[in-house]
Amino acid sequence: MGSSLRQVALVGTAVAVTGGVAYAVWSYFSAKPPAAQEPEQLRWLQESLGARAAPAEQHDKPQSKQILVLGLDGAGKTSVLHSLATNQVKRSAAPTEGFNAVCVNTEETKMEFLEIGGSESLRSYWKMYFPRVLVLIYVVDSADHDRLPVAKELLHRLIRNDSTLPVVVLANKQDLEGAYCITDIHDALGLSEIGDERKMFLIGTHVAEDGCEISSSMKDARELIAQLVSETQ
Ligand SMILES: Nc1nc2c(ncn2[C@@H]2O[C@H](COP(=O)(O)OP(=O)(O)OP(=O)(O)O)[C@@H](O)[C@H]2O)c(=O)[nH]1
Ligand SMILES: [Mg+2]
Repeated sequence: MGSSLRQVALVGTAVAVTGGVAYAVWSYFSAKPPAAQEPEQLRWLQESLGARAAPAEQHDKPQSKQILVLGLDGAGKTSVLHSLATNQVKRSAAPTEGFNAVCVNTEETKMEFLEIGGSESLRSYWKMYFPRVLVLIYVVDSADHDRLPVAKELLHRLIRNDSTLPVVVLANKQDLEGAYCITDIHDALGLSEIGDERKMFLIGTHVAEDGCEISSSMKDARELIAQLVSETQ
């Protein structure tokens, strides 16, 4: 495994646990592709994504921390976000036709996750929001062996021009029998080819049974993301 990769197990002690995680706000909605949004929704999206690019003095309120969630269609992005927000496994039943915004408040930080659907027609929008976020979460279906090369290509293309953006790769669907293990996912995505300058993590996740409490790896992922955004902003 490349030196740029830090397994979440090693991160356990470094991550400041946020104590009782409180979800004071959980907003979730699904919408049409950004180009088809009402002006009000588009404005919200642009403002909400503006923090990384805009100078701090332009904002009188503390900005929330934006996290972009990308990955191929069906990888499990929406399911992971639902589950992170509610602390309970909740699998998505429908593909995202535009974007989903999910806010998760912990005691220490307010995080805004923005998922853009992974279908081919939506991938052209990924790059549009990419430069303005603090952390990229990239979700892959660990059992979808055939499409891992495409997932790799898209990931490498996305981060090519930003050598410092932290990236958390979630190797999802680890519950499936044919799922590649973390080492195989690491190799299939060519993570060792990605520069050492950025913080890069690879975590195995699954969103298996509806209604159960989320797994410890999902909790680790949430703590790690909270830690990364607090370090980055
Ligand atoms: N077995 C298993 N199924 C999962 C897991 N995560 C998601 N799924 C299922 O995979 C399918 C796709 O999940 P979504 O969360 O909609 O995937 P997505 O990445 O948001 O897809 P798009 O919105 O189309 O880009 C759904 O049927 C989910 O129930 C998982 O960890 N294990
Ligand atoms: Mg989705």
